[in-house]
This record gives sequence, C-alpha cells and structure tokens, in this order.
Amino acid sequence: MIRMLLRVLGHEYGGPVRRTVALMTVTALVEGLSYALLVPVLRALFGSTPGDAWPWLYAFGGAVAGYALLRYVSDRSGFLAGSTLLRGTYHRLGDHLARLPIGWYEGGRLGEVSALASRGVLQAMAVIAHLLAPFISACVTPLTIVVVMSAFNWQMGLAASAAVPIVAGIQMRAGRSMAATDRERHERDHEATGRVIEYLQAQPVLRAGGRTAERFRVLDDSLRDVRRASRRTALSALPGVVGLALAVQTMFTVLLALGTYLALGGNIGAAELLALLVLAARCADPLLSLSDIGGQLRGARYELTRLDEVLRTEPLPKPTDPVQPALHDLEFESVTFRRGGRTVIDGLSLSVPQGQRLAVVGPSGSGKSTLLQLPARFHDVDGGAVRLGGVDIRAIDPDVLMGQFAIVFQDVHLFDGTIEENVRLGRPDADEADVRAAATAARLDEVIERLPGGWSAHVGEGGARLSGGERQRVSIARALLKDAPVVLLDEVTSALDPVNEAAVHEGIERLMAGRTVVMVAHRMRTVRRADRVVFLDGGRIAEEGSHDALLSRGGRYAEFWDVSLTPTASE
Ligand SMILES: Nc1ncnc2c1ncn2[C@@H]1O[C@H](COP(=O)(O)OP(=O)(O)OP(=O)(O)O)[C@@H](O)[C@H]1O
Repeated sequence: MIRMLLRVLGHEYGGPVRRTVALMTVTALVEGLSYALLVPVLRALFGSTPGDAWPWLYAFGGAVAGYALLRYVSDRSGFLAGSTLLRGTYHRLGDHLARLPIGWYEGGRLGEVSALASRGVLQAMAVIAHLLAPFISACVTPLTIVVVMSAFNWQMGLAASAAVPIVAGIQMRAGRSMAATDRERHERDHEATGRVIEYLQAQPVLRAGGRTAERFRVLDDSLRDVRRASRRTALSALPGVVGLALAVQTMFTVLLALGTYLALGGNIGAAELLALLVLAARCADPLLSLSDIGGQLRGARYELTRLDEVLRTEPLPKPTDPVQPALHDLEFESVTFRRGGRTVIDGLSLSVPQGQRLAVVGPSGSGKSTLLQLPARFHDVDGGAVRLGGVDIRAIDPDVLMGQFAIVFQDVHLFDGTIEENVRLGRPDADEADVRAAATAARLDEVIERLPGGWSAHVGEGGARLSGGERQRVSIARALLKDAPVVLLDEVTSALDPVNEAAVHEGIERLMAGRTVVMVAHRMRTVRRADRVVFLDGGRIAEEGSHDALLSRGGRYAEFWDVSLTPTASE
C-alpha cells in the first residue's frame, strides 16, 4: 500500500512517509511496553508489600507520558505528511491532466475526474493522516504485549501468540472475500456521480423534451445500484467482523482457562495472572478495530489504484528536439484516425496553402469535426502525418503548437468571470486597447453596452447569462485577440437571430482575413468565401474543388446543398 502510495506521489515523498511510519511504530511499541509495567505494579499491590508498587507506578506514569508525547509527535507528523501529500497529489494530478490530450476528456470523463479529484484524492491521502497510526498500533501494540507476556510467563505467552496467525488469516481472508464487493461498490459509486452530473447538465434538454422523469429513473436506478452494492459490501464484511470478534474472545477465554489452571497448580501467582489478563484485555480493542481500519484501507487502495491509472495514462508525447515552424500552411498526408475501434479518418490527404481558406462539408458523422481537431493535437493520428509549415506537428512543442491556432468551435466554453476576463483568455498579457479592439471587431461592444455592468458583467457558469450568439462573439473576440496565424473554425449550426447572425458572420470574416483557415461550414454563404472545398464522406474526400466548380459538376456536393436548402414539408 505504501509502495503504491509512493508510486502515485513520486518517490521524493518517500522520506517523510518512512519517517512517519517509523515514528508510529516506535509509538505503538512504547504503548505496548508501558502496559507491561502494569504486571509488576499489580504484582506488588496484591503481594505482601504493596508499598513496592510505587517505583513501578512512577515508571508506568513516565512510560505513559512518554507514549503520549510520542503519540502527539507521530500524529502530527502523520497530519503534516498527509497534507503535504495532498498538496503534492493535487499538483501532480493537475499537471498531468493538463498534459493529457484534449481528446482524453471526451466520453464521460467529467464525472470520473471530478469524483477522483475531490473525494478520491482525499480518501487516498487519509491513509497517512488518519489510518496509518491506528493500523500500526493495532498490529504492533498487541504483538509487543504478546512478547511481554512471554517474558513473564512462557505458557501464557505461547497461548497468546497462537492468536497471531489466526487473526492475520481472518484479516487476509476477509480482505480477499471483500475485494470484489468493494470494487463493485466503488464502481457503482463513480457511475452514480457521473449520472448526477449528466442529469444536472442535461436539465434544459430534458425539460424541453419532457424527459426529466425518464432520465431521473436512470439516475435513480444508478443510485439504487449503489445502495445494493453497499448492502452487499456490508454483508460480505460480516463474516470477517464476527470471525475477528470470535477469535479475540476465544483467545481471552483460553488465556483465562490456562491462567486458572496454572494458578491452581501454583505455577503463577493470582496477582500476576490478573496482570496478564489485563494485558490480554488491552490487546482486544486494537485487534477488533482491525476490521474497520481494513475496510477503510481497502477503500483508499481503490482510489489510489484509480489515481494511479489516470497518472499512468500517456500524456501527449513531447518532442525531445522540438522544431519551430516558420510557415503556416497545413498538410494532411495519408492521415488515418480511429475512434472507438472505427476508422473515422481514412487515409486522407489534403493541403491548405498559407493564407488560404479550406471549407470542409459533408454529412453528419463524416468526420468533419474530427478533422478539425487533429492539427491542434486533440488526438494523435494513428497513421500518416499532419504538418504545419512542413513540420510534423508531433515535432513541435505542444505549447508552441497551440499558440499557432485560434480555435472557434461550436461549444463555446466561458468561465464564470467577467466578459473582459473571458476575452482576455485569448492573450492574457494583452493591453487594454487590444482587448477593446478585439471586442469591437467581434461586435461584442454592442453586447457589452447592453449588459448592466458592461465589461465587468459576469457571464455566469459556462456563460449561461449570454445568448448562444453572444457567447460565439466572445469566442471570436478571444480568437481575434490571440491573433494566431491559423484558424480552426466550426461554424455554429443552430439558427441565430438576424442581428447575431450578421455580427457573428462579420466577426468570423475579420478573424479569417489573411490567415490559414480550416472551417467546418454549414452555410452556403460561408462556403462561397472559401478558396477550396472538400466534401467528406466516411472519413474520405469524396469531392474537392471550388464551390462553383463542385456545384456545376452536379455530384455529391451539389446534391448535398440541394437537400440542405430544400425546405422540408413541415416548414
Ligand atoms: N468520442 C468519440 N468516441 C467514439 N467515436 C466518436 C467520438 N466522437 C465522434 N465519434 C465518431 O466519429 C465519427 C466522426 O465524428 P465527427 O464528429 O467528426 O463527425 P462530423 O462530420 O463532425 O459530424 P456532425 O456534422 O454531426 O458534427 C462519427 O461516426 C462519430 O460517431
């Protein structure tokens, strides 16, 4: 467990953790030894000269004081190590998440990562701060007491030590038999967290579609699964808990019977027997707490395993000898990319000369958005290469590469801050005048004038206080401010009101001017402005050429616009 903890955290934390474990072990030893002093105390008290108990009592008091001091120091060391590790883990996890390909976040990772980053990390780090001391004490203190008992009476010591393998065996068996139910409970737990997040995020869609109750049932089923799994875990823990209690009781009864037999035979004094039984009783509590601590340790181990899995996920490989692209033309050479076992970009080759605009058109699912994500390394290609300025993008430092692109996708993510802060994300060190100029060029100034608070108006979580078109304008302003040489644009598909439509269109035109552009186009008037159009189908280029040439060819592209522009019967 400690080994896994250090692997997850990095071995630079090995020193404090090992020191803490050593301190806790010494504390548990001193605790066991201080109990040992009870034997001479009781022997003297019940013997012919009770006054002889005083020196032993002083020694006992001293040992208990020493134990209390050590306990304070070791608990403090546990808390300090725990909080250092917690900070370290957050940093390590944060750094790692920032280096994972953006595509990794697709497919329901949100719930998983947020559960891991909050509860998971805390639970895993609680091992050092809260679980290690009781666990070490529950193992070391009884063992010390058994050794002490053997020193006073070997028969009693031998009988007590017989309990050691029995208790260890019960613990290991309980751990093994609970592993499956524990894992299931944790998996259900994580799944339910994902469902809750999905349910909350999908509220507008669910309400609009009148599907709230239906989706709630899915969430409710998931929560019911958690309940069932928790019940199964509790039930599977019972044999271990009962077995441990029985073993401890049996050990005590055997010691009592053996002690009585020895006392009746004159092999041990009554006072000594009483003292040894007091020692045996002191073993019971820590031993019984083992089943509870074991359960918590298994929970922490599960979270550590998940943390380990995320930290072992390969980050975006960084080039050892990065190359800086001098030009900004884009080239896809025989690019193949698979998703979920399916080939979604299939041996595609195309090039976009510097300063030219390429429009990508095609039916839904043909791979348009995927194609747009590849130059910015949201995913690495499975075959072929994407080149920027003639350099394979994998040979460019990821930060430098991202600096080359202004990205305007349909899902505009705004942070819960002011409009200004959101625009400034494009270039955090931009001066006031540049930020205002970008906002004006994106016709965001009209929005700002209308909003109470103007530039300082808060956009709400995810930009909820702005309309779709207004959010799009923020995203365009951000991209304009970034002033990157290549624009990757996924044109918004939803219908905007005429004012927003015109503003967004104007902003996009300004953004594209003089830059290399790859855009997924959904409107005829945007495609017309492109230098070249590719029509994608099944991840391959079905047709390519200029808009007019493709239209006059009367092929798939012409048919596509025919169908798109023909009003449906219901309209
Ligand atoms: N996260 C994912 N995991 C697995 N497959 C995916 C994932 N995202 C997309 N796909 C699949 O990849 C293919 C291409 O998807 P993509 O989103 O690029 O198409 P598109 O042409 O942009 O579609 P649309 O116009 O509907 O947005 C589709 O078949 C889709 O099912």
